[in-house]
Amino acid sequence: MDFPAPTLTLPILDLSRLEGGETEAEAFRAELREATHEYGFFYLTGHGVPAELIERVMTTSRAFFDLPEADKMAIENLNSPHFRGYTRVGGELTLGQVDWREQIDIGPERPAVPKGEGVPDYYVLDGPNQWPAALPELQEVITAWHDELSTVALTLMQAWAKSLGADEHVFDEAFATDSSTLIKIVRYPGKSDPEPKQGVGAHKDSGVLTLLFVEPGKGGLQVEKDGNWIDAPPVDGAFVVNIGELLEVATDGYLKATVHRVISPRIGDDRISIPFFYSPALGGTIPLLTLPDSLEAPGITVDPANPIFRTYGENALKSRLRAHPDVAAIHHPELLS
Ligand SMILES: O=C(O)CCC(=O)C(=O)O
Ligand SMILES: [Fe+2]
Repeated sequence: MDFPAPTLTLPILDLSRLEGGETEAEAFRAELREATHEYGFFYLTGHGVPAELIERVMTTSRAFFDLPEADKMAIENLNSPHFRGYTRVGGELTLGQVDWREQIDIGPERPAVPKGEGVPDYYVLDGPNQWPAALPELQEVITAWHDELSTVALTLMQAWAKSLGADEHVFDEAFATDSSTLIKIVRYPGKSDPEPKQGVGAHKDSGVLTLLFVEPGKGGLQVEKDGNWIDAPPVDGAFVVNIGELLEVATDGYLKATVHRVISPRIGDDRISIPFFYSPALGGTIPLLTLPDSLEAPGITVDPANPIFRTYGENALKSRLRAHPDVAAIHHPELLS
């Protein structure tokens, strides 16, 4: 047959092909480029993140959500000028609508930056995390997760660079000394039956790329494709990878930051997921690539309701203020104009 059947599921890519000799590596890079041009999303296997670590992260995440309410509320995000810590169910907005999920937000462990003249607003995002006193292993396991996933993310960036005709290391500097990572541990409680409920509303991710690990067996993630939703249930041992707005910027729209959302599980079920968002330093930008003539870049998405800022801190602050206006109202009313 000349024409393949329409793909109703996201492509599955095997990162270990990069180590399989030049032909395999080249084939991987071509698939990577095509998958993220067409869908902006794919499953990643062969990533080398140990199964035991994945298991520990999942078990510890579940233990976090099982803590008494008081232990979680002790590290509520409303305490944090840096948008870190625990957000109770219903404490977050997407598209102005309440998301039905609870979560902890964990970023790089840094001292807070005093506000002042000449200090960009986005430095409010720097600061210490709030770790749960009742679950000390969370910090240890998340630190290991951070290090493993940062390596995978940089490997992907190098593969993208090469696949787009640029030097393999063109992106390295943006991440080498001072990358910004954000790890969310999210739980979607069962909500409605049979009417679906917004777990997280339709959005694009604001950074460069996202590595998402979803609890096995738990569907609900949907990815927009040509005006339809594709279901993206977890694939055994694989990460879901997607492009953020800054990689769309870097490629002038050749790689797409794709809209996605999560539908809540039914009553009686729940779903844990752990997105890892990878980006340059707050004040950093990502290099703009010059694509080969064979690849036509359509330009970045222009949406007055969602301007894309090239400096990561500005783009990140945009999405934090949108999702957590209650945190901003307490700590940064001047930013809520
Ligand atoms: O939980 C998921 O599967 C996706 C979450 C997500 O898209 C996000 O937090 O940006
Ligand atoms: Fe997302």
